[in-house]
Amino acid sequence: MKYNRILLKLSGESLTGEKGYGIDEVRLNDYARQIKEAVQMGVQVGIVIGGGNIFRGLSGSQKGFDRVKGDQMGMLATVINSLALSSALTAIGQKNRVYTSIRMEPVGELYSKWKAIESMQNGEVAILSGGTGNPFFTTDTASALRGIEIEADAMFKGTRVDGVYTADPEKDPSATKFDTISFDEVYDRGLRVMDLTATTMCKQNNLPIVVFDMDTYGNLKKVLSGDNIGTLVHV
Ligand SMILES: Nc1ncnc2c1ncn2[C@@H]1O[C@H](COP(=O)(O)OP(=O)(O)OP(=O)(O)O)[C@@H](O)[C@H]1O
Ligand SMILES: O=c1ccn([C@@H]2O[C@H](COP(=O)(O)O)[C@@H](O)[C@H]2O)c(=O)[nH]1
Repeated sequence: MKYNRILLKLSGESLTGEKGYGIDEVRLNDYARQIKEAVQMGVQVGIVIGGGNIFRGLSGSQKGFDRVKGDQMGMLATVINSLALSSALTAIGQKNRVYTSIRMEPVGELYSKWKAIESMQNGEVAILSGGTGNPFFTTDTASALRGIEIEADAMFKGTRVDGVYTADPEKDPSATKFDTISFDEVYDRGLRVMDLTATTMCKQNNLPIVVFDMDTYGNLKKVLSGDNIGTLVHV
């Protein structure tokens, strides 16, 4: 097995599923089942989930919200999504624990690298909520940070596109997909599948990224089994 421990980044926006807003229980349960399968394969799983289905500070500030308060709302949105995922995992018998970047017991335990690693070693999924705890960041950057901290073998960016393309595939239908691409080429081509802060942290700390479509059931297992269905971003 190539991966002993992964940091799985889940898209908040994808959680809306067919609904267009909030949390679609079908999508949530799909994610939970895929994550349970990964643990059953012997992989230690840490998870960061976005909040874009509920609130983003940047969009809020364009509507007149204070940016810092808006970002705090966004970070709380990731806690809501994390609790939903925790509930779905528990319902199918998958042990898990929610950690928060900001103290808010009994909602979750205050995050520490050591507690999160211990959880994963005990077969629990560690759900790392609340982003970095700081405004002006994204959950992609939180994933890079936590992935490096927990010494993950890779960051798995499970999103709604099936890899990194020569251009945004949702805007340019002629874009073509990379099987692998180096961090330097991502910069040189100006590709924005993740924000630059997150990309730079991964590059500097030698954390490879696998971008894949998490919204198709079974894909997480396929990527972990070595199937070439996404894009590997490497140093
Ligand atoms: N070169 C590219 N290759 C692939 N996707 C790209 C590229 N450029 C832009 N994108 C866009 O990036 C998006 C995925 O990243 P993004 O972090 O914005 O969303 P997300 O994974 O849904 O996360 P969240 O909702 O948590 O913020 C895709 O939906 C795609 O449209
Ligand atoms: O470290 C962080 C992480 C997130 N935020 C805020 O939360 C929202 C939701 O996260 P997405 O990555 O966009 O899904 C984000 O837009 C920020 O407003 C943050 O401030 N700090």
